[in-house]
Amino acid sequence: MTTTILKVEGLTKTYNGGTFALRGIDLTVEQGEFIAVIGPSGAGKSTLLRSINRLIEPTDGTISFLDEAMTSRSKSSLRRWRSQIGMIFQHYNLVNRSSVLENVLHGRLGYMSPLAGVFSRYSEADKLAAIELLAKVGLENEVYKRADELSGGQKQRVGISRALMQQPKLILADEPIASLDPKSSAVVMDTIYDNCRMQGIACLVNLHQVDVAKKYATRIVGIKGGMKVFDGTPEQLTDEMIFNIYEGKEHEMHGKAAEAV
Ligand SMILES: Nc1ncnc2c1ncn2[C@@H]1O[C@H](COP(=O)(O)OP(=O)(O)OP(=O)(O)O)[C@@H](O)[C@H]1O
Repeated sequence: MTTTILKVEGLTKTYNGGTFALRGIDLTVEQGEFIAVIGPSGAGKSTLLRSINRLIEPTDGTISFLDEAMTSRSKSSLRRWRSQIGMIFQHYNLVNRSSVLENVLHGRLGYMSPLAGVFSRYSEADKLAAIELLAKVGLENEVYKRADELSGGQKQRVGISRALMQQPKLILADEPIASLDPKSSAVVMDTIYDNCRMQGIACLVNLHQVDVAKKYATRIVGIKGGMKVFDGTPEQLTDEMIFNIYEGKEHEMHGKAAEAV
C-alpha cells in the first residue's frame, strides 16, 4: 500500500502586480516517488515548490501533507511541517562563515527548542549522524572547513546532507544543478536520487534539462504558463509533448549539465 505524502489541489498564486504564476495546479505525491518538474523559464516551477512549504503564500487552493491540511498560519504548525520537508536550493543557501558540519546540523533546528538552537546545542548523536552523512556524500575531509571554501558541487552536497539531516518525508529541490558544471551535476543528481530511493523519501525536483529529468524521474510533471500540461512517466513524455511544453523556448530544454548526467 502506498502512502500519500502530499496532495495539492487547485493551487493558485497571483503575485502582487498581477502575474498569474500558478493557475489551479493539482498534484499528488506518493511515498518514494521521484518527480521531475520541467517547463520553460517563468512557467511557475519555483513558485510551485515554494508554495508547498509556504515560503510563498498561495493565493488559493489547498495543500495537505501526510493527510493533514497545511492551512494554519501559526508559526508552530509551519515549523512542524517544514521540519519534515527538506529543501535544496540552486544557490545552496549555506551559512558561508560556518563550518560544513554546522551547516548540516542546521537540518536539526526544526526539531530543537529555539533556545537550544540559538546556542547550537546539538546532541552527540546528531553530530555523529551529520559526520556520517558527510562521509556518505564524499565530504569526510571537508567536515571542519568553512562552507565558503568548497566548490559549488561540494556546497550542494552539503545542502543535500542538511536536507537529509531533517529525516524528511519529502524533499523539494529547486534547480539543484542549474549552477553546476556537467560533472558536478551528475554527482549531485546521483546523490539526491540514491538517498531518496534508499530511504523512501519522496522528491520533487525542478529541472530545466529534459534529458536529466528523463534519466532520473519515476514521473515527470510539465508546467507551462502556471498550468500542469503533462503528468506521466518518462516514457510517456514524447518529443511532441516536450515541444508543446517548451513551445517558443526550445533552447531552454538543454542545460549545460545535461551533457554529462
Ligand atoms: N516575487 C515575485 N514577484 C512577482 N512576480 C514573480 C515573483 N516571483 C516570480 N514571479 C513571476 O511568476 C512567474 C513564475 O515564476 P517562477 O520563478 O515560479 O518560474 P520558474 O518556472 O521557476 O522559472 P525559472 O525556471 O526561470 O526559475 C514568472 O512570470 C515570474 O516572473
